Amino acid sequence: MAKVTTSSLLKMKQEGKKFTALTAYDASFAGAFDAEGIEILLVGDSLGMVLQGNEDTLPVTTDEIAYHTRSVRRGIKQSLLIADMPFMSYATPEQAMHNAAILMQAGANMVKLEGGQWLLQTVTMLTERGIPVCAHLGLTPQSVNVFGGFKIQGRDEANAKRILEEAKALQAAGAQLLVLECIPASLAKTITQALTIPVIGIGAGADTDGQILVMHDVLGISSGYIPKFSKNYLAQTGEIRAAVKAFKEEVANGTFPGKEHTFN
Ligand SMILES: Nc1nc(=O)c2c([nH]1)NC[C@@H]1CN(c3ccc(C(=O)N[C@@H](CCC(=O)O)C(=O)O)cc3)CN21
Ligand SMILES: CC(C)C(=O)C(=O)O
Ligand SMILES: [Mg+2]
Repeated sequence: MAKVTTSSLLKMKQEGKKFTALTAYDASFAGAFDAEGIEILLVGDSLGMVLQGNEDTLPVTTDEIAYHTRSVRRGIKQSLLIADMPFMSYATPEQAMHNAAILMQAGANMVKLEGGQWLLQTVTMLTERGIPVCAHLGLTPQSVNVFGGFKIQGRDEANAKRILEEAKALQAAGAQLLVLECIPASLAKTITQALTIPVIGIGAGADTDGQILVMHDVLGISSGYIPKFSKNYLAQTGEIRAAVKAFKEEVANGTFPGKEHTFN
């Protein structure tokens, strides 16, 4: 596999080839995922939950994401490396530019931000200054206290329409990738077809251009509850590299996510 770039992902979308993404937080797992051809590795703020044991992602800091980004970078040969911007690290465009620079200098190829309309100017400013942006809509976990829990988004007509319009506006503002989390499959399909940029789904059905899961869920070691949209691939394979290979294969051939992993 050659180096993964935003252009190679765009080409995969255009050719109808599904790509695979996983979270990674250290060099060893990143090296294994990269060697299995996982196109995108995300240093997710989910680390606040799966590494640190918090109940949500809000306690995570930019320095913590930067620390893990440096480690993951050392494990990568080809995968595209995205770093999550933590809660309140991009509340203003100025804060976003300052903190995104820290993550890019730690080795990220792109930063990911949660939000829609309010982020448009920030997305444009980052992109114009050389920082590629992945947008994130739907169940944006940093807003868990506004949502009143980790709840599916976009089930009613008004919110579905708003999410679609925000996706189009983020693309127009310069976003080069989009994550859709926990929305009905039909809405995710509509958005994926409406956009030219690649769309990555998690709990968003089978019709997005790529799929992402939290590595701990794929390897069956999440503390406590595994979300309905995730799948433990270690159970069926018994070996980490084989589990990652199986996840990539099932995404590529369209068998993951199945109906049991999908919201209507
Ligand atoms: N281990 C892990 N996996 C994840 O996918 C994940 C994290 N951690 N941490 C950050 C966010 C939080 N995420 C979550 C967490 C819980 C649900 C959840 O409980 N979902 C319910 C749906 C609730 C409803 O019906 O509205 C489910 O049944 O899956 C969803 C996303 C996704 N991300
Ligand atoms: C679940 C993915 C999309 C994420 O944002 C994270 O791991 O933090
Ligand atoms: Mg995140």
